[in-house]
Amino acid sequence: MNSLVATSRNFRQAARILGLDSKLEKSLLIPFREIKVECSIPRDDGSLASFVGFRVQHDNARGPMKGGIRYHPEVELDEVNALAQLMTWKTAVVDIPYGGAKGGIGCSPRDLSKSELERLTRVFTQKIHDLIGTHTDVPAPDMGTNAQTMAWILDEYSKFHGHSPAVVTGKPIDLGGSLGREAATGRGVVFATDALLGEYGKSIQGLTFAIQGFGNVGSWAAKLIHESGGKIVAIGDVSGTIRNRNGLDIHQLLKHKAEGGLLKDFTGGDAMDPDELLVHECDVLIPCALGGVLHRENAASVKAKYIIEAANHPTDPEADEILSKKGVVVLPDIYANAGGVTVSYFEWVQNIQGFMWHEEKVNLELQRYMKTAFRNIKDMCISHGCNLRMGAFTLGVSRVARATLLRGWEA
Ligand SMILES: NC(=O)C1=CN([C@@H]2O[C@H](COP(=O)(O)OP(=O)(O)OC[C@H]3O[C@@H](n4cnc5c(N)ncnc54)[C@H](O)[C@@H]3O)[C@@H](O)[C@H]2O)C=CC1
Ligand SMILES: O=C(O)CCC(=O)C(=O)O
Repeated sequence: MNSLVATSRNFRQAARILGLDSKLEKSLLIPFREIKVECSIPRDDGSLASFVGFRVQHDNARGPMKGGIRYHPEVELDEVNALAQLMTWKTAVVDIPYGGAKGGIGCSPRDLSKSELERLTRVFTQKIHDLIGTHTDVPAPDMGTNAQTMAWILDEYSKFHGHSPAVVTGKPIDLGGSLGREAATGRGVVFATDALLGEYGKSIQGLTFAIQGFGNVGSWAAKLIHESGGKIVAIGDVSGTIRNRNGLDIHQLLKHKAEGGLLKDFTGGDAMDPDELLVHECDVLIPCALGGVLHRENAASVKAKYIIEAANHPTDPEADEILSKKGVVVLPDIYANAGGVTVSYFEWVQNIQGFMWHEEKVNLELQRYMKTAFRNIKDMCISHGCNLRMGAFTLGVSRVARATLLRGWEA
């Protein structure tokens, strides 16, 4: 199912549960602004390459719009729109003073050199610099981008507007990035997993995990789960998928990757069919890569009892229904992966205050926000008799709706 159709369907269901006025519902759904820009750069060999870049600013009722920038060949407007909408509900779920946005460029970063990526990022920034800003829209990393990408955006933006560290988050520490931001999404996933398992009298220790994706989110989630005594029995990335029924040694896998090895070549596990990963025997499945990977064709075969949505919208609504009938508990993306944007908020606050926090403070505050949000979601589930996805959606949508109504409509 198209990601925008899927996300809007979840939103509409939440609006119905909340009894939102239909005009307010329509206004919350339509994005504030959609930006589409052409980005042409000279390749290293002198030839011209053209790409399309997007920034969708979905809603700003609760504060500046906030969300990552993705570099991936499948980036297109509907997808960016869906991801921007998810950011609006996500920032409200964890109750940080932001709205939602998302951006991206349709490109394959692995096929571009570092200097080509720098030129592309700078051209994209030149095209959107007037529409982003510390108090309007604050980008961050997502799939295919990282702290270096944010450093280029900061530098290019600052040429037009003066030194502006708070215009992006997820920056290198030397440019005003926050300690703990790089690990934050994965760490938040682990706090969220702990909160969910605690409800069932379980803990990470001794459970088995399958993880799709070993980039920023997947590698940090895997490391922290491994260190908490969880057994990661299968893990995959774009290069391939490996398994080990006794548990993969994640520290050795990280070392292998840091030395330039491909995940698929790690000798501490056996190669397996990547399509089998999502239906592998395990207690907890954590998708940490692309959206839409759980759908009506594979949902019935999922063996995990819990799914933690570290990726954005990995489960399509048809799969949601199938999983729910099977009794699989799904912890939704707008809560499970909110650790990244929460620490982005701490980074922004530190930049504005000009005062750097200790990493322990960042991690403790992150844990507090994740715990509070989980309790708030559970309260919504109890009040409305709904599952965790609708608990999170009704929580996020109700907060944005209240802010919108309080601000009023007068022109
Ligand atoms: N970076 C962040 O702070 C946040 C990221 N997310 C979401 O988490 C997910 C992952 O993001 P990052 O880790 O930042 O991206 P990344 O670019 O660092 O890593 C992506 C990973 O997915 C793997 N991958 C790509 N295509 C795949 C395929 N077809 N099959 C299996 N693996 C595949 C890549 O090999 C890589 O290991 C995305 O859905 C993103 O939107 C959500 C919240 C915050
Ligand atoms: O850190 C941020 O501002 C946004 C991270 C993001 O793109 C996401 O949560 O999906």
